Amino acid sequence: MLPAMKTVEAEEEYAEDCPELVPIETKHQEKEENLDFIIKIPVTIVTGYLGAGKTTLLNYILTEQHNRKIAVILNEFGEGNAVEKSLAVSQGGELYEEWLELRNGCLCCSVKDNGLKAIENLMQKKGKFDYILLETTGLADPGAVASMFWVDAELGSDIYLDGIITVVDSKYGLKHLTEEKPDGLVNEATRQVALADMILINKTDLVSEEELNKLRTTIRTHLSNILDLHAYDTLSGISLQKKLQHVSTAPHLDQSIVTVTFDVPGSAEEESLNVFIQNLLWEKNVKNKDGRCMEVIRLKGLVSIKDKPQQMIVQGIHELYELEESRVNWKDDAERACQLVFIGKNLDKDILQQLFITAVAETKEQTTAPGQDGACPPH
Ligand SMILES: Nc1nc2c(ncn2[C@@H]2O[C@H](COP(=O)(O)OP(=O)(O)OP(=O)(O)O)[C@@H](O)[C@H]2O)c(=O)[nH]1
Ligand SMILES: [Zn+2]
Repeated sequence: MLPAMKTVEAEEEYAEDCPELVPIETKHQEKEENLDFIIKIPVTIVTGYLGAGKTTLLNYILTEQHNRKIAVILNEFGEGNAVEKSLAVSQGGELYEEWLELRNGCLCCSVKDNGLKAIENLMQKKGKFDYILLETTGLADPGAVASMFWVDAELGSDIYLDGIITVVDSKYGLKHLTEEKPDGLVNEATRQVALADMILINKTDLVSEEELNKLRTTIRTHLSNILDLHAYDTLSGISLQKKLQHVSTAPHLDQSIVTVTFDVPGSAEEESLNVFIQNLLWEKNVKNKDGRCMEVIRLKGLVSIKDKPQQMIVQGIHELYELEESRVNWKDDAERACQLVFIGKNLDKDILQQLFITAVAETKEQTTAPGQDGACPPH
C-alpha cells in the first residue's frame, strides 16, 4: 500500500558516491552512512473526516510485518489533549510518536510555520526514519498540509511527500461529502477526497452493497474533474500543484465545530455512562446555554468503570458508539478518572461536564440535569 520508492535523484547520487574496491562489510557500512545523508524520507499524509478510521489504519500498518523504522506524527486538536494522546498510542512495533503542538488548534493553519520544524526536530532527536506517517485531524485541509512539503522541496529538505491517503467512512461518508457549508465553501470531507492520491473506503461492514455503491458513485461523479488530473501523475509535486490549483486551500476551519475535553476523577457506573452517551448521541436532547441542541460528531474517552480493572475506551461517531476494554489496567484506585473528548457543534463544556458528573459520577438515578429538557430535532 505504501510504495517503498527512493527518489531517482537520490539513487543517482548514491551511485556516484559509492566507492568501488572495498571489502563488502565496510562497503555496506559506508553505504548506510552515505544513504543517511542522501536519501529523502517519504511522508504519507493520512487524512479523512473525524472518526473515518485514520488511526486504525496507522495501527494496522505499524503492526503488520515491516522492516522499517516508521515515525508517526499526529496532530493535536485543541489545547493539551491528553486523552487524544493516550488513545493514539500504538500497541507494538518500533513506533516513535511526535505531536505537533499547535498554537491555534489547527494543523492546516499553523503547519506552515512549525510543521516541518517539528519533523526535523523529531529526526534530530530520534535519528533518521525510513518512513513518516502523518495523521491530520479529521477537520484538516490536507491541501495546506501537503503544500508545506512542496514548498520545502526547494529548500532542500530531506523529507518529501509520497502521497495522500484519504480514509472515507462508509456509513457517514455521504453525509460528510454532501454537507452544505456557508458561503458556498467546499466542505472538509470533499477537500480531503479531492486531494487524495488514494481513497480508502473504510467500515464497509457497516453498510449494504447498495449504500456502498452510492458512496462510490458520489465520490466519482462529484470529483471527476479533479481526479482526472491523475493522468499526469508522474512526479508527486507536479500533480499536487495542479490539484491545489483546482481545490484552493481553506485558510480556516469551520468555526462552528468545537472541541470540548474534561477529566473527572473517579469511576462511572457502566449503565449511567451509557445513559449519558445515549442522551447525547441518540436522544440528542442536550442543549447549550442558548438552547441549541448539542451535536456530537466525534466522541473519544478513556474511562474508569466501577469494578472493571481495565481502562475502558469510548469511541463514538455521530450516533454510533462503543465501550471497549483496553489492554491497560488501572494501577490503583487513586488515579482512576474519566477523560472525555467531544468534537461537534453547539457544545458547551460546563454543561457537558456537569451533566456527566450528575449522571455518572454521583447518582445512579436518572435526573434531569441542566441543559437537558425537551427533544431536539434530528441532525
Ligand atoms: N465497524 C468498523 N469500525 C471501524 C473500522 N475501522 C475503524 N473503525 C472504528 O471507528 C472508530 C474510529 O476509528 P479511528 O481510527 O480512531 O478514526 P480516526 O479517523 O483516527 O478518528 P479521529 O482521529 O478522531 O478523526 C473506532 O471505534 C474504530 O474501531 C471498520 O472497518 N469497521
Ligand atoms: Zn485518529
